[in-house]
Amino acid sequence: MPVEEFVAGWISGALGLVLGHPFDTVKLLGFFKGMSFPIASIAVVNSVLFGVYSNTLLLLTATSHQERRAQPPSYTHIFLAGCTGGFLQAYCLAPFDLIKVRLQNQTEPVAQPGSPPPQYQGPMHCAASIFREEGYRGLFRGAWALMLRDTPTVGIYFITYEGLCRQYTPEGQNPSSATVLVAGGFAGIASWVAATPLDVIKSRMQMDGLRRRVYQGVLDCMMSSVRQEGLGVFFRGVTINSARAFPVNAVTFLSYEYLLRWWG
Ligand SMILES: C[N+](C)(C)CCCC[C@H](N)C(=O)O
Repeated sequence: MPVEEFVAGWISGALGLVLGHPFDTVKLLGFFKGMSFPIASIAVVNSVLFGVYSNTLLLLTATSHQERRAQPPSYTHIFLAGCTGGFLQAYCLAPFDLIKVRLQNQTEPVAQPGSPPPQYQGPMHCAASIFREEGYRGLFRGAWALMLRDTPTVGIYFITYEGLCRQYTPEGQNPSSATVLVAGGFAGIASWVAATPLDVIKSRMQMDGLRRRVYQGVLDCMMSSVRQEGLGVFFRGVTINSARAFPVNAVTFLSYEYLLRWWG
């Protein structure tokens, strides 16, 4: 199994994240100190995303990353490989994402004298507390919503990227840096716009379980959110998600493409 794609995904994910970090922190108006935890987690997750995508495409089309410029795979194959990558990365992402959401939602970033300390002191402490209080399965709270969010939207991610690259690149050639940046940026936006409704639901389910359980499942969470807040609830955060998605994914795809060309 070719491993370059895993390594390229690893590095490019970390680079993209450095750019996205400020946006991520504003997103929930929370506080997420330190970048080592997000860098480590996105590196693992992005490596699974790109590694699985590329290797699924290899299985489906029998062409390696290098051969794909000369023999472009069909959009159906790209979509299926993307969905597979999205599905598996969601599983790896679930515990990291849960920890991120729980930490971002802590309201007391600075301890006031006399006030109780924040519930979670950092990522490791958060993981240990969830494990202790909510069990192993607690670490995967919201994972189902995350898989529903990422399976089709990672398909959309790669279709948009490939589609735009092909549109602006002469046949058989590698796309230029500018094309990769723009196609990567728009791939990020398209997939995040599509992912936002389930992203809202996912985060609510991840916060659930801290106090008494409110939601019965994904559908129940959707229904009660719509009932209380209207359909607009599904677009909450779509602007900030898109603003973050462009630079993050432009840099992710640029570094991914260049690392593979460099090694290839
Ligand atoms: C599928 N979904 C849109 C959720 C994410 C796809 C892009 C992944 C990238 N690491 C990022 O964080 O933007």
